Amino acid sequence: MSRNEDTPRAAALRLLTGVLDEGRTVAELSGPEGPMGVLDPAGRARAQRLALATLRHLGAADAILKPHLRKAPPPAVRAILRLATVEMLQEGAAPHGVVNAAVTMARDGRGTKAMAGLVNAVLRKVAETPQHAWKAQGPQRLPGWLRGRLDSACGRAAVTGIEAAHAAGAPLDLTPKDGDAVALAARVGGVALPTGSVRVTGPVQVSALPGYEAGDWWVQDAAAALPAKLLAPRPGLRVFDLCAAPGGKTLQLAAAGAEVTAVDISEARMARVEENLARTDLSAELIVADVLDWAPSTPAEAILLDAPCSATGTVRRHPDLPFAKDAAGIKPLFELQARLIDRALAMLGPGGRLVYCTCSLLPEEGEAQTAAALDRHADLSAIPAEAPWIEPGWRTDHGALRLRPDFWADRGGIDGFYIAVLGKTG
Ligand SMILES: C[S@@+](CC[C@H](N)C(=O)[O-])C[C@H]1O[C@@H](n2cnc3c(N)ncnc32)[C@H](O)[C@@H]1O
Repeated sequence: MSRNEDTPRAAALRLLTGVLDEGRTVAELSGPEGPMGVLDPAGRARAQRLALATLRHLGAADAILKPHLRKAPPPAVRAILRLATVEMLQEGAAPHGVVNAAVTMARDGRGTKAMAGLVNAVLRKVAETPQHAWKAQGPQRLPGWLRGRLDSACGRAAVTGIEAAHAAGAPLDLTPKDGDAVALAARVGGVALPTGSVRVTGPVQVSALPGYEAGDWWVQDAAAALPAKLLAPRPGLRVFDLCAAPGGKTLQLAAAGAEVTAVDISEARMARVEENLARTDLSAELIVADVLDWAPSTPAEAILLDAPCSATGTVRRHPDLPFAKDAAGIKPLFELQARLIDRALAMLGPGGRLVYCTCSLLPEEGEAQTAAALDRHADLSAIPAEAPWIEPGWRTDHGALRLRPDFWADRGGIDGFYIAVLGKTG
């Protein structure tokens, strides 16, 4: 019998407080020493799902809890109440078990013991909430630091659409190794998207899908698959994949037959590129290095730079990000992105192409980076992105693409991304 603090619910609670009180991401909290370290894979999946659902519906949970609380409870108690509210009203868990577990967590918790009675009383009332009242709660609002920025970048209507897309979550997208999305869709029971990805909806165990063991596909959001496509890799093309881990784009480039050198600063993350290449039986040269210091012996014909960024385009999958990050934390990335672009251009041969991308919604990490790079480098030009699947609303200045989570709403959305194709003359 596991101890109470070893249950998925207790782990979910610690994930929640880790994000909200300590500003850490779920990914940062997912190591062996983290709250989920003692759980089996199914328990980890459950803990993570519950914590992420709570973050996705935090505002709704607070609105439901408010009338039942005379004053704001201490953060540790509030976390227990929020988690249980979402588990009952969003996840549809049986109230009896949820309330009992929440009361036990309160009794066992440091500083929450005296409030176990309040937790019990409040959650019993929350359990009576009709589904229509829960459903009537609007989507989770982005925190002010991000909402304000997006308001100025794309307007209030777009922000509302983005928040609705965040609340809806994200489907599972796969990239077929052989490029045959129609065949893969039939095999896994998914839908072939116009961009060449395959979308699978509903709960699914990734490793149980046909073709996983054989490495016939890999998980990659439909937007994240576009930069490598726009690089137009071909057999023998000498490509540097800079900031490559965990390697979704490396796999695409290698599958197209390009001669890929993948560089990433993180040894641990590069180990995942190695695993992914092994599973898919693809090859690339892997180099663990800081791109700012790495000096290749010969220049590349094409470079893909997927720069570290705020990842604000991936909130559908990572609802913890807006809570764990803030404006001050991401600002240093803007300068790093500019330096990485300059460094990439120094490694690019004459006539070569640089695809610069970020999974960010912020213009500072996308449109503004391209504009500034064009100003800094007289030998750089913008090449309008060309592909039959590009929709007119995706295009931005310089022929680059701006993807937002509220796009493709009828298809299940798409991650936010910025992708620019740049050419070096000379
Ligand atoms: C957005 S992720 C890349 C995702 C990857 N391209 C893919 O498709 O799977 C950014 C990566 O940049 C790496 N990184 C950050 N700073 C770096 C630097 N100075 N040099 C090399 N890699 C860096 C991080 O370790 C991280 O793996």
